Parts: sequence; C-alpha cells; structure tokens
Amino acid sequence: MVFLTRTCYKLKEIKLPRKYLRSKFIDSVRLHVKGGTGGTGLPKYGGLGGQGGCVYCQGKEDANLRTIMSQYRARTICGGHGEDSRKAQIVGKPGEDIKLEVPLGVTVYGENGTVLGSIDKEDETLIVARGGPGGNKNNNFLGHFGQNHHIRLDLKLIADIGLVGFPNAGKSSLLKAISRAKPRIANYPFTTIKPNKAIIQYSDLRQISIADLPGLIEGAHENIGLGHKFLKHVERTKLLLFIADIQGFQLSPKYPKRSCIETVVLLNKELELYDPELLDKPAVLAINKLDVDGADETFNRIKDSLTHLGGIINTLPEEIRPERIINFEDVIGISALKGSNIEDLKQLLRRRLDEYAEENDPDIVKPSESLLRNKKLTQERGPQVT
Ligand SMILES: Nc1nc2c(ncn2[C@@H]2O[C@H](COP(=O)(O)OP(=O)(O)OP(=O)(O)O)[C@@H](O)[C@H]2O)c(=O)[nH]1
Repeated sequence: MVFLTRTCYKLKEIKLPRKYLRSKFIDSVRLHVKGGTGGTGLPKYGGLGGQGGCVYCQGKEDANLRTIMSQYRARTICGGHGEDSRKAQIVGKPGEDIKLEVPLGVTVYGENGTVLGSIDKEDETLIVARGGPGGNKNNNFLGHFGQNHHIRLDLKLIADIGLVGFPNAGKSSLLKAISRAKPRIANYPFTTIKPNKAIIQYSDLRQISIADLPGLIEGAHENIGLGHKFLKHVERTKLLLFIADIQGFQLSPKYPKRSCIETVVLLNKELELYDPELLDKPAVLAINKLDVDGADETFNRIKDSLTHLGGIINTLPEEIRPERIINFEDVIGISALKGSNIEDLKQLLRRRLDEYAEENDPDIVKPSESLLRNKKLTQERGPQVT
C-alpha cells in the first residue's frame, strides 16, 4: 500500500508531505478483540475441550499505539480456538493467546466506557478478551465462545514532569537544553505538533522524565489551536513546569498581545478549565529568554508579582482571570537558547520531585478496583507470560 501511494505520488510528480508532518502521534486506538472458542469435550471419555486463547495487553516501554493501529486496523484480533478432546488426548490443547504490546500509561476501556484496567509498569499484563471455556460435563461438552467486544486503548504519557507553555515560549529549546532530545525548533508557533518525552540525566545517573505538551493557547478550552487534546497527558505527571516568554505572547495580529504575567495567568486558567485538580500539583515557573535586551530588569520587576499572583489578579482583564490561582513553588529566570540557569533549574526540579516523593506515595497511579479484579483474573486463567 505504501509502495502504491509512493508510486502514485511519483507519477503525478507530487511531493510527499514532509515526514514530520505525516507522523501523527497516536494516543487513542479502537480495536475489536475476540477470545478464542473453547474446544469440544468428548462425552464418552469425560474429555475436556481446550480453553480458547485470550487476547491480552502487555506493557512495554518502547511500544507505541501507531504500530498496533497499523497492524490491527479494521481487523478482529482473535485468540486461538481450543482443540477438541480426542481419544488419544482427553484434555484438548488450549488455544493460542494473542499478545498486544502497549506503551506504559495505557488505560483500556470496554464498550460502554467502563475501565477494564490500565498498564503502568513494564511487563504488566491485562486480559482484554477472555477465551471461552472448553467443553466439559457442566456445559454438555460444548465449548463456549470467547469474549467478543470493542475496546479502546487510551494513552496518557507517564512522565515525572509535564512542560506547559504557550507556543514559541521555548519548550522545545528547553527540552533540548535540559536533555538529549532533539526536537524541532523554529520561530513560529505550533512547530511542535505532538507531545515529546525526554529524559533529564543527572551526573549521578539519576533520570527524570519530562513531557512537552504542545498546543496550549488562549481559548484552548474552546478547542482553538490543538485545544485540550494533549492536556490529558498532564494528569499523570507529578510536577508541572510552566514556561513563559518574558516578552509575552501574541498568537496573531487578530489576538491581543499578552504580557508575560498574563500568559502565566492564562495558562493557569486553561489548566483550571480542563481539570481544576491539576492546580493542586506542585508547580515551578520558568521565565524564558532572559538573554534578550532589558529582560533582566523586567524579570526583577515582575518576579514578585509572579510568585504572588493573587496580589495582582484584580488588576488584570476580567476575561483572563482564573477562579483559583496556582501556587508556584519557585519562579526561575532562564535562557534556554544560551543555556543560562539550566543547571539550577535541573537541580530545582530534582529537589521538588524528591520532596513530593517524601510527602506522597511515589506510585502516582493507584490501582483501580477493576485493575485489581483484572489482575486476579490474569492469575486465575491468564496467559502464561514467561
Ligand atoms: N532569545 C531567545 N530565543 C529563544 C530562547 N528559547 C527559545 N528561543 C526561540 O524561540 C523560538 C521558539 O522556540 P521553541 O523552542 O520552538 O518554542 P516552543 O514553545 O517549543 O514552540 P512550539 O513548538 O510552537 O510549541 C525559536 O526561534 C527559538 O530559537 C531563549 O532562551 N532566548
């Protein structure tokens, strides 16, 4: 198919769209899954039909939903059928289990939106379609059909830190300065069109993951720009790192120019409109581009106001005021381009995360009831994962 598309493009002398624009980050996939049918038992000998194979998900750090989608789109994923019992083999062989490797942070939803469970750790498994039991004396030796339904795999990145900021604030530049990531950087908004996850490496080999969540702009709650599409990925981060341009932000001449303080307040408002509980997360604010002329003076002038947003909120236009003000643990001035204060920021983030870990359960994802129920099921009749 890919070959055919390329040939068509060549024939028509049309250039393929650039690769980065084609590659779309996929964080939700709908699949049809079906457990295998149980084999028939042999009544004469009291034989047991083999149990149908199940379909199960297994967490893998390097897996992605794009692979699953290209492999299984418009297909039913079927567990193998259990073998019938025979004279020579009274207990039929169970059907083959089908494994779907999914990235960590995937929640599996059933048909009516019920949560079947989530996968947050490497090699964690979850059955998404049970195989039918084999024929035995309780079911007249007739094997049963397996579970047959649609599921949705919904990915929420698991990262220690979520990076939020308006376009052009310097998120990608910061990611590049603070880690080994090589994101695309350009002087126009929406250069980043998908979340990027990177690892901050410390000299003692400690690693902290950070996710850049692009597309947030004023009015995102009205689905402007990329809307709140990627904000769900913030839910699973432990700490929020806000980044704002000291010069403020203006999306286009049609929109009002927002000052640095206003952009921070607007970010606060967008997060609140998405989920007010996000404001309870520990948050650090980095003011970027301190290398531009006069930025130091501006930063010193507004630093106090940024630390205590509550004090100045009434002086700002009413339409941008949030109901609740976020409380920044620290406000730090940086230059992602020149690399100034990046090391201080790295240490600060580490300190804040350690404090957070001391106060809270380090496991950010509490196992839900359904997850525990599913785990039990896996142990009872699940796949033999070796
Ligand atoms: N002077 C200066 N420019 C910077 C700094 N950091 C980033 N820039 C510039 O700001 C522009 C936008 O930077 P990006 O890192 O792409 O910003 P972003 O927030 O990832 O933007 P989107 O991809 O649109 O979300 C680029 O031209 C950068 O070179 C800085 O510290 N100082």
